[in-house]
Parts: sequence; C-alpha cells; structure tokens
Amino acid sequence: MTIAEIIVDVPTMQTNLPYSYVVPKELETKIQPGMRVVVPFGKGNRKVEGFVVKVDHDTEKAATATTQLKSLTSLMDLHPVVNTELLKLSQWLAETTYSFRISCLLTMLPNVMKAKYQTLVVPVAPVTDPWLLDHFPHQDAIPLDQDHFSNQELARLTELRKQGQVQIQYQVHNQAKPKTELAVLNQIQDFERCRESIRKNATGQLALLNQLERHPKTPLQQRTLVKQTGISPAVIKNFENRGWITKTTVEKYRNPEQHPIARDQPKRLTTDQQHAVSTINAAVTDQQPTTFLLEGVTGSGKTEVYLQTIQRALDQDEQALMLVPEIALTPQMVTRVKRRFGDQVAILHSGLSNGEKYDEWRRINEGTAQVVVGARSAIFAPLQNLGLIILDEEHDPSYKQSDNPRYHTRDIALWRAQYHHCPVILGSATPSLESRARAEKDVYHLLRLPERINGQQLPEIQVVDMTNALERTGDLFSNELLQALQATIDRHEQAVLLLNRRGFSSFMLCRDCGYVLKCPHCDISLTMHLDSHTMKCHYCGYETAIPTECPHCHGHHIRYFGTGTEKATQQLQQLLPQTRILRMDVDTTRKKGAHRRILQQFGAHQADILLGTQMIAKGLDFPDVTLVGVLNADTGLELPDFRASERTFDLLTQVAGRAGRAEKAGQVIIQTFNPEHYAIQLAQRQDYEAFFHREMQLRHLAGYSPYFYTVLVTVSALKEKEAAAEAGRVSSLLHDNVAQTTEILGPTPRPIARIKNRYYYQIIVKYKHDRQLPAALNRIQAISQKEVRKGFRIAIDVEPQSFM
Ligand SMILES: Nc1ncnc2c1ncn2[C@@H]1O[C@H](COP(=O)(O)OP(=O)(O)OP(=O)(O)O)[C@@H](O)[C@H]1O
Ligand SMILES: [Zn+2]
Ligand SMILES: [Zn+2]
Repeated sequence: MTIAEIIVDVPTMQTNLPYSYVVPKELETKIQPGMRVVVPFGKGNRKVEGFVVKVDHDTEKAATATTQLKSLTSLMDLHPVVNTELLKLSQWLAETTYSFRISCLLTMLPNVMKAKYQTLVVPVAPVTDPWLLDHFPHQDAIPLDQDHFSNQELARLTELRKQGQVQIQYQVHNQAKPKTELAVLNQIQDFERCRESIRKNATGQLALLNQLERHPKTPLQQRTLVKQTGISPAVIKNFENRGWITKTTVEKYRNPEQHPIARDQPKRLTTDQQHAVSTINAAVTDQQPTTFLLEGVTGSGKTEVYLQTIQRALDQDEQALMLVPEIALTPQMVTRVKRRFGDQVAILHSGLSNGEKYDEWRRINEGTAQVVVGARSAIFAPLQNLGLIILDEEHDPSYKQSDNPRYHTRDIALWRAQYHHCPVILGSATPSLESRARAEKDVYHLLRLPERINGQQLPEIQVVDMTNALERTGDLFSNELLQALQATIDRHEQAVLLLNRRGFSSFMLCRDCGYVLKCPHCDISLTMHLDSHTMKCHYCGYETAIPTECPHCHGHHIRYFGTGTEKATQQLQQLLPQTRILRMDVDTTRKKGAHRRILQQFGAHQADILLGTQMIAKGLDFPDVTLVGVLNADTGLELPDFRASERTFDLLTQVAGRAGRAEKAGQVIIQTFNPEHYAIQLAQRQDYEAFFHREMQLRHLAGYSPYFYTVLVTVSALKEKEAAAEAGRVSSLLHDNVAQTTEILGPTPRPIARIKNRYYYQIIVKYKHDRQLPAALNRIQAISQKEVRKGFRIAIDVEPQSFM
C-alpha cells in the first residue's frame, strides 16, 4: 500500500504536521512529492487541497491503522510543481520564521498556480495517441479535475505529459486567458492530389499548400501566415471547408520585454574589479558556498562584477540568480543584464501581469532561462543547477517580507547556496550593519571597490541648515539649492531631487479648533492629493473628498502642513518657470510601463529635473545628472526605529551616488534641520566605514542588532482593551518560558497603534543566546491558530526590519 503525507490547506486549522492518506491503486506509481492533490478533510470530508511532501511505497502499517486512513481523492498536477530542494526549503522556512508550511509552499509558487485558478490539460498537436484523440476530439483544453478525469485517466495523463503529448495551462477565472494564437494544422495526406484540384492562378491557395507540405506536422500560426506569406483569411477558410486543415491554438509566451536589445561585450576590468571577479570566480569554479560582501562605493562598477561572475557560472553550465530590490529593478538594470545575456534571462517583478510571471516561471522551471533577475520572491525561482546567487543592494529593507512567512531574502540565499554549493555575492555601497559585522568576523569574505570607475571623484556634498535657510526663503527650497539648479539647467545638465513623501500636503489642520483630519480606520492623518482631488490614507487606501470646511467646527480656516512630491513639483515650477520637471512617485508610476516611460523621457533629456521619492535613489545611471538635491533629509531620522540613522545614511549615500557618474563632476546639496547629526555628517563625507564603526558602538551600548537578536511579536484585535489584554497574556507566556538573560520589552502600543480598524500591541524580545526561545515561540504560533477564531491576530517576526 502507498501512503502519501500531505500538508493540507485549511486556513483555520493549520498545523505543520502532514496528514497521511492512502494513495488509490491507479496513482501509486504516478504520485510524487511536490504535486498538489485533493483530499477529504475533517468530519464532513470536505474536499481541500494539499501538497504531497512524502510518498511511502509498500508501507507495512498495521491493517487496523490503515483502515482508518482516508484515501486521497485526486491529483491536481501531473508533475511536481515544487521540486525536492524547495520542499526541503519550505520545511526550514516554516521552522525558522514560525510560519505554517502551507503558506511557505504557496509563497514559492507564482500567483496563477494558487487555488482560485483552474488547471487545464491541453493536448499538444499533432495528436496521435488514440486515447487522446478520443478524449479531446476538438483538441481543446479540459479542466484537470475529478469531474473530467478518473484516477486511472489521471495516471495516464501523467505519462502523456512526460512524453510531451499534453501540456498544463492555468486559467484565471474571469481574467485573461493564457495567451494563445490561432493556428492551422495540416490534415492532408496526399499533397499531389490536392495540388491538382487547385486552379493554377490561385496563388494564395498554392502558397498555403506549400507551407503545409513543408510543415505537415506542426501547427502554423494564422497571423504569421497572413502577415508574412500574404495568404488571405479567405484561403484559410476555404481549406478548412475542404477538410484540408483544422483550426487549433498554440500557446505563446508573453514576452514582457518586447523590443530587441543590442548585445554588449564584457568591459575591461579595473584592478579592484579584477580582484573581486577572480576571487569570486574561483569560488564558482570550486563550488564553494562562500558569502562575499562586495562593498563598493556608488558608481564603482559592482554590476560589471555581477555580470562577469554570472558569465563564469554559465560557462560551466550552471545558472545564476540575481536579486534586486523592487524599486531598483529599473528598466536600466534589466537592460544591462539582457544586453549581456540576451534571451537566457528571465525577469520576475511585480510590474508583470500574473500571466507574464507564470510564463517566466515556466521558462525557469523548464530550464530555458539560465539567468533570473527578480525582486524578493524570485529567490524561490526553481533553478535546478545554481552556480551563483547575487543580492544587489543587500541592505535594502524590502528584502524582508512583511507578511507570513516573514523571511529575509538573504537568509534564503544563504540556504540555497549551501544546497547548491555555490557562492553568494552581497553587494552594496552601504552594507547592512549585520552583514558588515559578519565580514569583520570573517564569516563573510569582504571585497571592496573603494573608487569610482575611471577614478572619478565622489560628488562634493554640501549640507544646508534649513533652520537658517527657512528664515531666508520661508520655503522648501534653500537659495543654495535654487541657484545650483539654475546653474545646472544653464549648463544643459540635469538634476535629481529627492523628497521622501508623496502627495501634496501631509496633514490638514483646522486653525479654529485644532482638528486634524485623520483616517477613520487608522491612527494616521490623511494626505491631500491634488491630482485626484482627494484626501488619502497611505496605510489602508481610504479616500475622501478634500473638505472645504472643518468637519468638526465647520470653520473655514483650514491649513495644510507638510509638503509632498506633488506640492514640491508645483512650487518648483513657479520658482523656475522655464524648467521641465518630471515627478516620479507611487502616484505617477501606478500604470504599467509608467516607470520606464518617465526614465526614458529623462534619459532623452525631455526634462531637466527628476523629482521623486526614494524610488529615484537607486540604480539610476544617467551621465548628464550633475546635481542631486535632498529636500528633507530628516523625515527618516524621526522614526521610532533603532535603524533610523542607518536608513538615513543609506538613502543619502545612494541618492548622492546618482550625481557625476560619467565625465562631468557631480554636486550634492542636502537640506536638513539636523546638520549636526552624525548620520548626515558622515553621509556628507560619504564615509561608510566611519559610519559603520560609529553606529556599531551605539548599537552595542543600546543592545541592538547585530549585538543582540530581536523578535517582534505583534498582537491585534478590533477592541483596544482586548488587544492589550491578549498582548499581556502572550508576554507572560514569554516571561515564563525564555532564558533568564533574555529581555522582553513591552507590551506597548505600536507607533501607529491602529490600522484598518485593528489595534496593535507589540512585544520586543532581545537575546543573545536562548535555547528555550524557539519552543516558546512555537507555542505562541500554535496558540495563534485558536486565537484567530476569537478575533485575535498574533504575528511573530524574527529580526524585524520595521517597528511601525
Ligand atoms: N571596467 C569598466 N570599464 C568601463 N566602464 C565601466 C566598467 N565597469 C563599470 N563601468 C561603467 O561605470 C558605470 C558605473 O557602474 P555601475 O553602475 O555598475 O556601478 P555600481 O557600483 O553598480 O553603482 P551603484 O551602486 O551606484 O548603482 C556604469 O555606467 C558602467 O557601465
Ligand atoms: Zn475646526
Ligand atoms: Zn487608513
């Protein structure tokens, strides 16, 4: 008898223990770990989905035990969708992030493969198998489920899939179907006889006949026939009526990068680059899972190091995975990789439609793509033979997933590197303190690129004290910055301006009664957006009309405070009327392709100034940008987070690095109310090493990462009192079960205490060594399941990247 162990997908009864099911006889030799199945679950034998994690053939279980086991109902896949490596990874991920294995497994799959999508079986033309001909008389797609196929038939389909006679497609209900093309399939046996029956001057018909004769067994795309050989649709119709062809469809890959990209050659490396490349390449060749920290100042040519080490992996028939933060996944970066590696590259990012993502995923799964470039979730790309993993901008907080499973991409990269025996490159101009500290202890191998390419100087940075500047101009733009902007434009060069807040004004205050307009669902004031004429909540998306009077006292003395990108653009336009300004923030890049368009316009000099939020700080490489201005360096410093200084230093360094990257020298102006702050002063000197040592001392004194580990436990409920009480219970459970030396801070209300009508309390656990902690957190995880039914949500976040 064959038993399958299955992780079931039942949201309210999650457990990390698999359930055992008997495998029906017909499927015994077909079922494999990593396939999804349908099983009966619970008292009502409700049908639920699950993942096979293990298959035991010939189990000698006692008859009494097995008679109590239920039988699984059917297969949802004809082949594993999660491979052996990723199955193993899911287990480790569940354990280390205190999440449920089912959510780990689901996280690894592209969206289209998740439950609400229908799986279809499609025969691959030309169909020869008699059984297939019988079951798919019209050669169309049939849903892969129990209504359509018995288990015996499912078993047969797994075989046919292996032989390439059927394919699997995923269809989104009520959404775009998988992209297919109309095609025609030849049915003619005797071409000579057909040719005789065609009039000699019917050139279209003869042309089609020739095409068919040349490709008697492959479906021909109708569009290509019409476009390239000039065969009219009427001719095709005619052939169909005579029974010479049948209509069919062929699936086509949706290619997100349409235009062809010219290839380039590897660059001649500088001495520092050469050292880095040969050190890393040695590890690629020797299959050493070494972690390299590539600390290179902005514009030092880190990307070229990535490209040449990827090449080494490809040379030995291995694959490479390159991760970039979502907002750094700019068209510029994608183009650079495609230029070097062409069609071998697959791109995964949130700008793609689900269908496009699935196509890219499939190219990876089938081994067509050798290089994968993607944002966070691409770390799960099912590459089978990894030779190198790269995390660019490794310090970026977006590498941490904020939902279950709350993993850090870096940890997964290191795990996969061990599995594949391949090196990892962590690259950054401003490495995270954690990584830099590990390099200090030789856990990571430090490689430095201390100079810019061609010996270019880092740009000169000037700090403008806005407490004085304000008195002079009373505005968002200091005279220094305005003059520098004017000069840049006069020289026909370009400027980039950073303002880390979108919208127009950040809050509305009534001067009569002091009322501040807040989101009704969150503890946060609403931001005015002039382009949509609304007040928006940046946390839950709530929108309401811009009030003309105070909703509280009905007074008319309303004032708006705080400046966002929208207002800054408007003001700047008034100050420099002739200037062409492009704004780039979440609001202007919402539409597909907008991001690319804005950058293209800027690159083509259709604008003088690019003003935007932090999305402009990363990865941009425009030779004519000689001025960078930071309008408000302080927004990040005020956050209640021990990483506030690090984040500010990183952002300033990154954005400053956009200036003067080519021949022309760059200039940077940072406006701040805290000119004495060490993060700002050291960013001015662009001295990462000094910042690292200074910040390490402070972290040591305060007992924070990397000296201590932290776990954040958050409890929420609809009523504030209940959230507080539950947080209290969780906190005492922790107190009673962790090591003496472990510190437990809180519970305290979260800095933004209410979001989407839920009240949040948080507990911070700080420790150095604590063997008991995992068991305590496991208990909390188990409890969280029961508490959900009472309306509580408990989240465990290991090494949190945000405390908001
Ligand atoms: N060896 C080389 N010879 C000539 N040009 C190079 C070389 N290496 C890199 N470059 C060019 O130098 C510029 C800066 O390199 P790159 O963008 O890779 O730096 P980076 O370290 O990734 O920068 P950042 O971290 O600021 O994004 C690019 O235009 C790149 O094409
Ligand atoms: Zn009022
Ligand atoms: Zn809200």
